[in-house]
Amino acid sequence: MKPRSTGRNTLRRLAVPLSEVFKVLHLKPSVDIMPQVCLSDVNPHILESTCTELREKYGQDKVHYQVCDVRDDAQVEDLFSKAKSSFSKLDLVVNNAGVVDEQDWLKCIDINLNGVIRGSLQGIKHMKKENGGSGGTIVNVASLAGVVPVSYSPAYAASKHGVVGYTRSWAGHPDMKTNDIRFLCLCPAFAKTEILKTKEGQLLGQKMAEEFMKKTGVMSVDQVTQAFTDLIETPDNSGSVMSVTLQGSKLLFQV
Ligand SMILES: NC(=O)C1=CN([C@@H]2O[C@H](COP(=O)(O)OP(=O)(O)OC[C@H]3O[C@@H](n4cnc5c(N)ncnc54)[C@H](O)[C@@H]3O)[C@@H](O)[C@H]2O)C=CC1
Ligand SMILES: CCCCC/C=C\C=C\C(=O)C/C=C\C/C=C\CCCC(=O)O
Repeated sequence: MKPRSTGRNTLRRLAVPLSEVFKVLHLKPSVDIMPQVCLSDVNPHILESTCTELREKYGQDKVHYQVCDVRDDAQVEDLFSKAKSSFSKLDLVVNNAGVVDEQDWLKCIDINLNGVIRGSLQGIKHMKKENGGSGGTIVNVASLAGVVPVSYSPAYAASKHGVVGYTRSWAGHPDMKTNDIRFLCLCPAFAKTEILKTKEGQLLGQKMAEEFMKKTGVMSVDQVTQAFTDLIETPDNSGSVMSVTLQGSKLLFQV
């Protein structure tokens, strides 16, 4: 079964109900299936409490987790090789970690852009046929800040522009077609999550940010999760970059 050509079947090979996986990623599913998942975050408390809850509900074997700092090559490599050996193959990788920090902008770039690159390269490696994989889907979470200028957080915007360009570039690579590896990118506007509690010192102008937010509005997580689900359920759409705003979802690029 080829994930990119079968639409909904893409999800059938995953192993815990996506509703639960997506809750953690602030995402929401439209199908009820039982994928096996490996969740990861740099924060062990968030990770452990979520996974304990999921394991009680779906069984120990369905939910794997591993603390990982996406800034660390060795940790990312180890995460993927453990996931691959537990599951035997990877069908879906979601590179979702992100922060806003204009003060420590190197950290911001290292998490938001380099972290996505590290996760994508590992995803490609393990999905490639020559390494025993059989293709799959890699979703990189960017932001609307990846396609419009954002004056209160230029480094964040640069990192997210990078994610959009990186994702589109891989999508057009002939090896991805040969290996049935699909690259997708999601660009949400403001959504009600912890990141909106970013401290004043990490922004270049709290007031400016508040004004942007007031003008643009804040979406529910459900709206973003629905867009995510639509994106991954659409067949043959590698290279798609989708924006999500209060007005709805829009396909910005198709490679
Ligand atoms: N909520 C929003 O308004 C929007 C969020 N996004 C993006 O969505 C993604 C998810 O963010 P949210 O759920 O909104 O915020 P969040 O703050 O709830 O989630 C971000 C997660 O990334 C983790 N993280 C931070 N540094 C890490 C590292 N070095 N290694 C591994 N994990 C790390 C955090 O512990 C946290 O759990 C981010 O990439 C963010 O930039 C994009 C557009 C809008
Ligand atoms: C007041 C505190 C704000 C903190 C902001 C923190 C995180 C934001 C993350 C985002 O990715 C926000 C997403 C989109 C913003 C980018 C552009 C909005 C402008 C839209 C427009 O041009 O109309």
